[in-house]
Amino acid sequence: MLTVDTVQVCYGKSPAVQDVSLRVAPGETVLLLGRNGAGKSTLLKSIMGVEPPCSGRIIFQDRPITGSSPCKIARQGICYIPEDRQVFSNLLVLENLEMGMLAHKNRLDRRESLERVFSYFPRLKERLGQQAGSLSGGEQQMLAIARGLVSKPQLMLVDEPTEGLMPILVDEVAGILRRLREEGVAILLVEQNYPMAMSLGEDLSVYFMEKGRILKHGNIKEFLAGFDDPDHWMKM
Ligand SMILES: Nc1ncnc2c1ncn2[C@@H]1O[C@H](COP(=O)(O)OP(=O)(O)OP(=O)(O)O)[C@@H](O)[C@H]1O
Repeated sequence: MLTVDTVQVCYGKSPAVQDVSLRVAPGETVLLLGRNGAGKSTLLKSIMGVEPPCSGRIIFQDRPITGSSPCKIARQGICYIPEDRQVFSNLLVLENLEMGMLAHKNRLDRRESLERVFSYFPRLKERLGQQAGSLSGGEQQMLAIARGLVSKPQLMLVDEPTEGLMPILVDEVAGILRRLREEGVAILLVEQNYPMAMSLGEDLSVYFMEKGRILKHGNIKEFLAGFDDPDHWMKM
């Protein structure tokens, strides 16, 4: 479904992502691990067209999307949920969700999308008329995911969705990601909380990035079993 082929992304002259290749199959959840500054967010941004690659190719459903605009890429079925929960604080919750549905052609489409999202996030339904900026941090994170989901994506790029959340909300996010997976939505997930990632499935494919490159690729269970203390290793 998604092929990233020897992609390089630069900020000015410094490469933040170098020679990165990876694949996500339809309905698959793929995990991107790596320490701070490894280039994970930059890679997601390059797939979404926010930071276009300076070389390499990105192919989504057999079509090249390298260098396409974020709008065009979104219309093809990819959504991006950035790590800093960029909700529109001055807009209402409903208005935020409507921003995710701009490509929907008719009212029925919109209503169906909203109903689906409310089945994932019942609490948001109770807060539709509330300003997004007045939601709690956890609720804003849910809104950010919900706004991606209303666009009916086939692939979600999700950047550290559990960062700063308390354990009960981490479990909730994990539950949402598991359900998305069951429903056949492909996910490329950046997540430092590897026990949470393990809870998504022991067969998860994982790519480990360091200094802009993919250093290792494998199955998460085997991958983490190779380390006596993954916590220490992640922080090194
Ligand atoms: N807008 C930018 N301009 C210049 N350099 C940037 C920019 N954004 C990121 N970088 C640099 O690119 C490198 C990769 O950053 P990136 O945010 O992709 O890493 P990351 O693996 O997602 O890290 P984290 O886990 O801390 O979010 C870092 O050295 C960072 O300082």
